[in-house]
Order: sequence, then structure tokens, then C-alpha cells
Amino acid sequence: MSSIIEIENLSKSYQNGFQALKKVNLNIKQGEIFALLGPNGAGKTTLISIICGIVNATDGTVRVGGHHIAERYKEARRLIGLVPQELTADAFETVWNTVRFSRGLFGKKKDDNLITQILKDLSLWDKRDSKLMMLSGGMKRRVMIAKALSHEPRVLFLDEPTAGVDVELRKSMWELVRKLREQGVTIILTTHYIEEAEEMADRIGVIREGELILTEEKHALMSKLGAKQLTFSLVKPLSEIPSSLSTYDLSHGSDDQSLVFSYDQSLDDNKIPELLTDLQNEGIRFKDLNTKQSSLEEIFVGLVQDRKQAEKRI
Ligand SMILES: Nc1ncnc2c1ncn2[C@@H]1O[C@H](COP(=O)(O)OP(=O)(O)OP(=O)(O)O)[C@@H](O)[C@H]1O
Repeated sequence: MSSIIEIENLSKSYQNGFQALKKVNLNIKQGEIFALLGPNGAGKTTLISIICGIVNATDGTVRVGGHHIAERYKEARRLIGLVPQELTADAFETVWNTVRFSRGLFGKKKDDNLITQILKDLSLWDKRDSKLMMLSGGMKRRVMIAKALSHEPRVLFLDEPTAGVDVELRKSMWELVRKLREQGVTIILTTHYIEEAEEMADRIGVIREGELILTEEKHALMSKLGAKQLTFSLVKPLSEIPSSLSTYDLSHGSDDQSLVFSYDQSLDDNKIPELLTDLQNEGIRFKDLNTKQSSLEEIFVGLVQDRKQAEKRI
């Protein structure tokens, strides 16, 4: 897959000297859904704002569709649709005019059939004559998406697309994003809902204190970093774990009738066969077994906390 966005050694220091991005390197592949995760203040919005030409980089380069974002701003910007966190449209204007006008801003020819289609796809057609201020929060957010799509961008940035919306609307947003991807649009989203990244993203980037500390295919990330737990439901309570089993990472579960074995699933030799034999030798019998993989949330919290813990140790 070719890259639609190429970011090289991108750094940003704000005027007050604060360094918000530190030598970020990232390629976004055409047609993927990329989720950018990071705690508050990590630099997500700064990164998006530079790619969209709203904020200037201090160092490094960004190319969108091969166009240098500063030297060929117009060409690059034309390929991008941005859905910001905040509503940025005239509250007294109608849905139809808002979306139609936005296409014109990018110098695109009028295409009312396209605007009609976008509004229908976003379930906004019935509201086309309503003023924005009459719409619910979720509807307003859809208008922002319609606006961003009006000039047929190849890349769509969604900054916190579902912050503060209810579960039903969040799910319908996810549907919509998938549909856009099927139409060939590359999607980059920032989110605080790890569940959202877990559900939608093909690839995940984690940013922490201005550094892109990881980019990985979602499935690879989950199997690489995800510890797995195997829980044994015991036939009889076990007050103490025998010392002969001390080489295994074992602990009691919710009570002394369950035993939890944590292991690294990326290792070929996960020691499960040996553990089963040793349990039998110790006369520890079980009536049921189940495994659990750590969620993306657990992985993410672990990644973001590592640094804090390391700093505490110093
Ligand atoms: N204009 C500015 N001048 C100085 N510092 C700024 C400016 N804009 C942002 N920052 C700082 O840069 C850092 C990164 O901010 P940014 O908005 O990119 O983070 P974020 O990851 O998007 O956070 P959130 O999840 O809260 O939206 C923060 O510490 C912020 O305070």
C-alpha cells in the first residue's frame, strides 16, 4: 500500500519554548484507518494541525499525496478533510448552505448531486433546511463531517469524533467511518475511547509527551504486548500456592478456588504444558479453564505509565 501522508522528523516548539512534538516519523497508508492515541496534552492536535496547515512546524517535513504541506499548501490541503473537536460553522445557517458553501471554499465546482448524496449518507437529508442551532449535538457533529467531505477529500481527520455523544450515535459514527473507508477515504482519528480504536482502527499510534512511541497494526499490537491469563477453577480451595510452582507466574483469582497463570503469548514456549503436568503432580485438580487477553486499554495504560514509573524510580 502506498503512503498518502509522509511525516519526517517533525518537531514543534511553541513560542513559549514548549516542545509539543519531538522528531515524529510516520507514514499513513492509503485506505487505512489510523487511530492516534495519547493522554491529554500529548501532542495529537498539534500533529493534526500541522498536517492540515493550521500550525507551522518548527522542523521536519510533511507531504500529503506527495505535496509538501508548506511549499504546495493548496494542493495538499485540497486532499484533506478536517473534522475538528469544536463546531466551526455559522449557527444561523442551514445545513444545506453550510455544506454547499464549504465545497466552494476549496475551489471545487458546484455539485448539488454530491451534496445531496453526502447529506443522505449522513442521515441529514431531512434536516437540510434546518439552521445549525436547531440541531442536536450529534447532528451538528454530522454536519461537521458532511462539511469536511464536501470537497471530496482523500484523507479525513476526525479529532475526537465521538466525544460526548451517546452510545447509539457512537456506533452509527463507526458505521459511517467504515463506509467512508470502503469508498477509499483514508481516516485518521484521535480518540480517548480506547474501545473506539479497538473497534475501528487498522493501525494504532501512541503519542506520549510529543514522542510517537509506537505504531503498530492493531492485531499485532494486541498479540505482541497483550499478556494472556489462564484461569483454573479448582475442584478444592487451595490456601497456599506450593513452592514447587514458584517458577510460574501464578496468583489466586477472585477467591482461593481459582488460580490465575499470566504468560506472554508472544513466546513460543509459554510453559502451559509443563504447568499442567506440575499441577497434576501436586494433586491440584481443576473443573474448568478459561483464557483472557489484555484489552487495548490495559496495553495503552501500561505504555503510558511505563515512563512515569521509570521517572519515579530515577
Ligand atoms: N499555542 C500553544 N502555545 C503553547 N503551548 C501549546 C499551544 N498549543 C498547545 N500547547 C501545548 O502543547 C501540548 C500538546 O497539546 P495538544 O493540544 O497537541 O495535545 P493533545 O494530545 O491534542 O491533547 P488533548 O487530548 O487534551 O486534546 C500541551 O502541553 C499544550 O498545552
